[in-house]
Amino acid sequence: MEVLKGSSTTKSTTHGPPLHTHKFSRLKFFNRVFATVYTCAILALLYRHALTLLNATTLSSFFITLSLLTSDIVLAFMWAATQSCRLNSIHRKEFPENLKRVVKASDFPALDVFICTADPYKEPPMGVVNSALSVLAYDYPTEKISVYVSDDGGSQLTLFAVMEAAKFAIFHFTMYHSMKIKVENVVKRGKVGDEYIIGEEGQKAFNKWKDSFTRQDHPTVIQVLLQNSKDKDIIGHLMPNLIYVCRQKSRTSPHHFKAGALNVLLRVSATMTNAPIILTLDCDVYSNDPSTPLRALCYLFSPQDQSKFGFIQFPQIFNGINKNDIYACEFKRLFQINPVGFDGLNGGNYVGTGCFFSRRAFFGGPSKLVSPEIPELGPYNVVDKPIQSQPIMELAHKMGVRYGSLVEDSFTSYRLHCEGWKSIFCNPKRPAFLGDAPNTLIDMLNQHKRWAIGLLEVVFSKFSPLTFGIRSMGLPMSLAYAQLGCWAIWSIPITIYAFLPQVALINGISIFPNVSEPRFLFYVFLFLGAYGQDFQDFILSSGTVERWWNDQRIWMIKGLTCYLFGFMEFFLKFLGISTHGFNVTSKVIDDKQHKRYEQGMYEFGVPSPMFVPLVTAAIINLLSFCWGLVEVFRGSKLEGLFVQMFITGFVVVNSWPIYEAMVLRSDKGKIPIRTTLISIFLAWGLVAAASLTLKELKL
Ligand SMILES: O=c1ccn([C@@H]2O[C@H](COP(=O)(O)OP(=O)(O)O[C@H]3O[C@H](CO)[C@@H](O)[C@H](O)[C@H]3O)[C@@H](O)[C@H]2O)c(=O)[nH]1
Ligand SMILES: [Mn+2]
Repeated sequence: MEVLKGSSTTKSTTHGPPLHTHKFSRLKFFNRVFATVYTCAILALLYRHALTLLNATTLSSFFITLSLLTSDIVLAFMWAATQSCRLNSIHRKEFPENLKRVVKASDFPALDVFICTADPYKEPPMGVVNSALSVLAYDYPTEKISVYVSDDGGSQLTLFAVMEAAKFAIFHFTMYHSMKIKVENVVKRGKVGDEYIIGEEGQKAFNKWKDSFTRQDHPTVIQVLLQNSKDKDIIGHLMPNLIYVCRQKSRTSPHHFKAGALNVLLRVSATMTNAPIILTLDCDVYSNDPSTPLRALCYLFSPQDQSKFGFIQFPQIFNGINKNDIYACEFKRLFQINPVGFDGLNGGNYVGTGCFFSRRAFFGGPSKLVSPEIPELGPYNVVDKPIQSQPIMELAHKMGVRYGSLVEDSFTSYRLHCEGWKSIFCNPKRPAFLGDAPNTLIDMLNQHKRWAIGLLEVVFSKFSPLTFGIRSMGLPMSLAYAQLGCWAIWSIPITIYAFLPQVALINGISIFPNVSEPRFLFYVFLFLGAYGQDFQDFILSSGTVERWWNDQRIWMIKGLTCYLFGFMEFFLKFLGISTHGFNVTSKVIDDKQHKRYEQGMYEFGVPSPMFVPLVTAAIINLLSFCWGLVEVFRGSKLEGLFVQMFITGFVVVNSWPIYEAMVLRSDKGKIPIRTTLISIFLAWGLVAAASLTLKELKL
């Protein structure tokens, strides 16, 4: 193996040209120096808080300092954990064009593609068709590709759509339009009419949807729609395999949502094709570059690397986001910035879709193969005669995609890294996949609430990154997972900073240092340092200033909504008081809503309790900012209240879309009047309560 020294390293195979290179970020050194200085500032601040706490003379001042200390400890922890993603950022490049010079195409490994869908109404079957067709068109030996569609919605509409996709694949583009109309008509009717069912095989499959067949209770349906040993397209080329799988479900046994679906596909595919490489895709994602499998093979198939890498993750990149990405759905930090940091440690993290796995990774660590109960399900079994027996489908095993968290992707990724697998974050210029992001505020908040809960489930499990993780992978990598896992705790400082300085300001109580004190500079440095570095990361990852601004706004909004509610719901479940499931994000959007989204307007049309703290905070901030301005005009000296005025002003500027939706708009996306009234009442209650308790501290 040839390793070129210097800032960039090129790996070549023993005899052939290089398949990939990498370069460490030039900011690595700067980031480390900055982290050291910033850490000193944080420690000094926390020390001051601790001193003030010890010297507190009244209960109110004790409570205020304790709140600030708690907030700043959480912020400091999250900041420190994020640093692990800045320690060793790495950028990679692949040379797929060299692959064919190293291995013959006929020697490429087989590829099993898993596509998950769960609801034909929230996830239109044409989306599933488009995902499947996009991978059937991969620039890869067709007879080596097998596409498995998992239908957790147990819907004949999805089976029909995938059947039509199979026909289309044979006859090609002349049929696309007529197929689309047919599928959409059938979905509208909610049933596959007899006139659409062709042949005995088709009839047999659809006959399974009897009256007793419900979404939560039904037998397994497996339908091979294209078979590479039999089917050819009209020009005579071999076709890939296309298989529809709807796993058995019953109300009495848990089905583990998407993780369960993927494990069933792991087993079914093991008995039918058992390809050594697996690509997992969601039905809201399609391939945007037919050469992507070759890129993944540059790592998975290079003779030097192949036993090391468990998976190759491509970033989630989205279609149809509005110009300034008002809901920050691009989620650059999660999908583009932090993975570069993970990759420089043990490897990019798995994010649920657009990821090529070595099948072996689902069967124990790199040096410890854990065999399944039935040898035919093992990663190296060569399938000569496909088997389809029920016991095999039902067999659960300890391997595969991990159960126990609503974010099966992060949890599995984390466990694989703990087992010793390395991985790659592969981010080519032309996006390998494009997907759908939520287009309304409430969809985004519900999605992030599910993530926040699922991530807490990992942090509070016996596999917590802060205990088990540190022992298995060392500190930097486990901190990287800890910051991901602990998103929800951001709700603590964000909620405190959204209300405490404001009610104190209204009461004329100063809780931060005076502008003339040297301590004031600490605050300036800490704020500008954190925000500046975030801005830098965002812009360097091809972001725009407007998108960054919306991104930081959404971070604050999430702190008062989905993180706060996720945090509470998680603890209710922890105490056994409630349960939560995987709420599939809707991929359908109403025309008027879509128009408003395109115009960059926030959507509050569907009422939600999550909006209440958000609107309450917007009202209190406006009140206290106005109070501050009035005091300035009356000639009061506000030196001691400057920091509070700044925070309040900053929140007011960020809350503009909320004020607009509360009073200036009349469309259906405005804030429901009930939400506004409840929030006004709560804001009034909070201010009144604060005035009573803070009386003793008044200037
Ligand atoms: O019981 C279920 C629930 C969901 N899904 C599928 O899971 C995928 C993701 O669901 P979606 O509603 O699109 O959720 P997102 O929040 O957009 O998904 C992100 O977060 C999930 C974890 O919460 C990951 O699984 C996804 O890959 C990741 O893109 C979709 O293909 C669904 O069809 C199932 O197969 N079975
Ligand atoms: Mn999705």
